[in-house]
Amino acid sequence: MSGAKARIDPPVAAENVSITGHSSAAAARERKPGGEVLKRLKSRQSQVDSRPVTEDDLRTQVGHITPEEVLRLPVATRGYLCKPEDNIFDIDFIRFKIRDLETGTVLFEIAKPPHTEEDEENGEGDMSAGRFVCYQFTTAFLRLRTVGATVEFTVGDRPLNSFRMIERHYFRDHLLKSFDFDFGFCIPNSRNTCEHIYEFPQLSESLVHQMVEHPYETKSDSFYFVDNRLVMHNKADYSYSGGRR
Ligand SMILES: CCCCCCCCCCCCCC(=O)O
Repeated sequence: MSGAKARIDPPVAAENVSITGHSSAAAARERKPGGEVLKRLKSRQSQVDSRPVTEDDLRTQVGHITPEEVLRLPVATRGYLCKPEDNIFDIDFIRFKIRDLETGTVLFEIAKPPHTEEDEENGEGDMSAGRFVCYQFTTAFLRLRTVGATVEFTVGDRPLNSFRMIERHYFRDHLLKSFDFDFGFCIPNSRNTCEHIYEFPQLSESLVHQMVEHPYETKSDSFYFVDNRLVMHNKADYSYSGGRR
């Protein structure tokens, strides 16, 4: 999630919750006591065209950027591939939680503070705010096998068809893993929750050592698509040195 990162609020009731994933398996859904649905998503195997593209190629091309194109980016982007105002669907991430799925331990949790008129007056209603996040994890995080990232988001007046996130994690010029999650359809003015299941890649000891020794050189690009059109792009940097630096 992007946005204000410093606050953890008590949980609120969700309305639609989903766990999706891909693979051939259908998305798992849990109906909660209040009638809410949690969709749990596994990453699907993306069809990849092996020809690399640069972010400059994509930025200067005519027409919108597609999932197939970002899957060809060999390195993390330096800039953003769309503008905040391209989020014409008013998708707003309001809560984010990461947990170890083997133990259930919550590793990180954040909620966006409610939007106030005062924020607007102070210019804090700026749509470009919060597209970048810096995570500080311990080295033990890299030994995890499966992590669940629960995201809660609201949608504006228009329906979302084929809402999809492609998230690519890199260390320096090396692609660690690309995740591809399909939220599917979201109704207008809904609040939705889904849990993305991240199956960690096998990392060699030497690579783990380098990632720990070089904080913030591990990066991710999160690309969000509606109907195969890029509408949001968020970025994150990661330290795995456990606050040592
Ligand atoms: C080490 C390679 C695989 C890493 C998987 C890390 C899973 C972390 C989930 C959190 C991603 C959040 C991205 C964001 O805030 O935009």
